[in-house]
Amino acid sequence: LKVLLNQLFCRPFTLPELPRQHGRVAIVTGGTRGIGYETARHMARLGAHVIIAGQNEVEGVSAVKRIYEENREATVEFEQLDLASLQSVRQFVQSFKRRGLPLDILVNNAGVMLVRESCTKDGFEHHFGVNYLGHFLLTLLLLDTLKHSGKRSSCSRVVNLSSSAHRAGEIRLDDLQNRHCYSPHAAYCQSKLALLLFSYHLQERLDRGGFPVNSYAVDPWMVDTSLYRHLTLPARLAQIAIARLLFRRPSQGASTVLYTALSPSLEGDGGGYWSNGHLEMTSPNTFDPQLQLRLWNVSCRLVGLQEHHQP
Ligand SMILES: NC(=O)c1ccc[n+]([C@@H]2O[C@H](COP(=O)([O-])OP(=O)(O)OC[C@H]3O[C@@H](n4cnc5c(N)ncnc54)[C@H](O)[C@@H]3O)[C@@H](O)[C@H]2O)c1
Repeated sequence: LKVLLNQLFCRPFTLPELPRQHGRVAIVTGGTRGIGYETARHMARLGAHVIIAGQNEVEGVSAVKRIYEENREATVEFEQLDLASLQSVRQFVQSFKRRGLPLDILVNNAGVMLVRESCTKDGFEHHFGVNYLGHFLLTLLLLDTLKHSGKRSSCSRVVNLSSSAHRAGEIRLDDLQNRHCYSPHAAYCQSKLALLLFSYHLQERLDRGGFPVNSYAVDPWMVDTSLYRHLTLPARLAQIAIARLLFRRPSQGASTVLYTALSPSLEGDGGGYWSNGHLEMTSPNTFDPQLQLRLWNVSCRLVGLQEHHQP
């Protein structure tokens, strides 16, 4: 309740002016709409070369067109990526690497919430597969490029869109797919907790190896987007009614994402969970190194990577 009230009544964070991003390359998953679109749009406005990675080509092309119409100088493109398919993740990375581009910023933004019990193409529960596992594989496959680009300029950054919903999450390593007793709410919370554990553990590994990459987790606050479209009808109507008054706009939701991705003031300061422009505490289970490591190892096995995969 405290978190909810805070979310509803706290003043929105004002994004400080950010430096120009010429020569920097960013990938934003799910950048076709909502928070991801606003993130991509702002980055393109600052001069970054932005790749919107998404599953829906029509939406992607339209997003690129809108950004370009607003700013004819923008370098923005759409690339097909379906996080519900590990093969699609691998193909996306292969085609990105073939181009020999650097990668300075990876925003793991795409997500689904409260979808009915269903599986990804590889048979994983949908929230777990899309919100967490697809991004886990994507990040690890792109890590060498991120490391290389980090050496070339300032630290590269990975930004993972988690949520305050992680606080209600539980990682059941023996039932990650929620098969035992399915609840869309529990599945969403688990996926956001998993992403947070991943974000923390990745930073720890990067620090240990002395790699110039920072990994952040972000709660974008309660934002009025299509994420809520799978709510039950009464809940959806209530959400629409209060959203106008109390939810944030997608551009406001993108502000902490942009801050962690681009702010020079975070340069030497990797990691953490950021919300409304500030570093926030997370639930106690997120700091459990054993849980982080076990989840990492299980995830490696599920996506077909070596357990002690780099870094
Ligand atoms: N809106 C909120 O209140 C809120 C709160 C906390 C966290 N978040 C997180 O912020 C992120 C962005 O959410 P949003 O509110 O902008 O939602 P949104 O529904 O507007 O956007 C989600 C994006 O993810 C993409 N996506 C969904 N499934 C995909 C797949 N299989 N492959 C590739 N892309 C896929 C969609 O196409 C869309 O572009 C999500 O990770 C969400 O969990 C949102």
